[in-house]
Amino acid sequence: MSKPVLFLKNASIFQRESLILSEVNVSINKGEFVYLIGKTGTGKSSFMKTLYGDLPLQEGDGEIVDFDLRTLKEKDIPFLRRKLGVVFQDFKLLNDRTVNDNLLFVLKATGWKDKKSMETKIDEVLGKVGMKTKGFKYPYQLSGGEQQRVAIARALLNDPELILADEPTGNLDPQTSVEVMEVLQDINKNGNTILMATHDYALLLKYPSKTLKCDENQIFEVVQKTV
Ligand SMILES: Nc1ncnc2c1ncn2[C@@H]1O[C@H](COP(=O)(O)OP(=O)(O)OP(=O)(O)O)[C@@H](O)[C@H]1O
Repeated sequence: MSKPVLFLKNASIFQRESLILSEVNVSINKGEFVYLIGKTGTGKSSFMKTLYGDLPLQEGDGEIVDFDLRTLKEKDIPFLRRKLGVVFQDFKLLNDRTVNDNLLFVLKATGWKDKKSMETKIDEVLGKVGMKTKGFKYPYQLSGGEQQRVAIARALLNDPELILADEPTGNLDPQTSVEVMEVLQDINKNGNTILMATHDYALLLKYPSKTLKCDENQIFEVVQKTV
């Protein structure tokens, strides 16, 4: 079997000097869709931040898309982020420019130069999230669900090996959450690996998948019946 996209072995995660998670042993393989659940304050965001290089891994071993989290340097982070797609609860789109320009901004910042290939890529990712006709709009002209679709499109720009979604439906109503989830499911069926932190148990029941739970400073896999 091929190497996991992500693994942590006997890892501990700290916020300053407080221990948030210990003995973390997690492995995610290519093509999986994995949920991360747990009560508020149990460390889901801290875990995600460790994975995208926002919190240093101080103890144990960890590797994500071929980057060693223990030896990760500040200068490596932009390169790590290019191999990851990160989606946040609050979308984090730039409001002073259109959807197309939001995507163009990321492409240029990650080294793309050719205008035609950038346009083709933007068209492709907007197509994947059903937003092809909305490229000329400003983020504030879109609904929350549409903004999240654009944020997912943005995460797809550099063909990420892993998508990290931290509460991607947290700001959305139940119907819109299902629509955004359908987009994530489609992307997963097309081969993308996804780790999604969520509070939304309705989504877990509707789209069952491997589930990790944060509780009492640990992360463990749960079977759906007991979540
Ligand atoms: N920047 C920080 N500095 C110090 N402690 C922090 C910081 N961020 C979070 N914490 C603490 O770390 C613990 C875990 O927080 P975290 O945000 O990872 O939890 P969470 O499971 O993502 O919660 P939520 O579901 O509310 O987003 C909490 O006790 C929190 O107070």
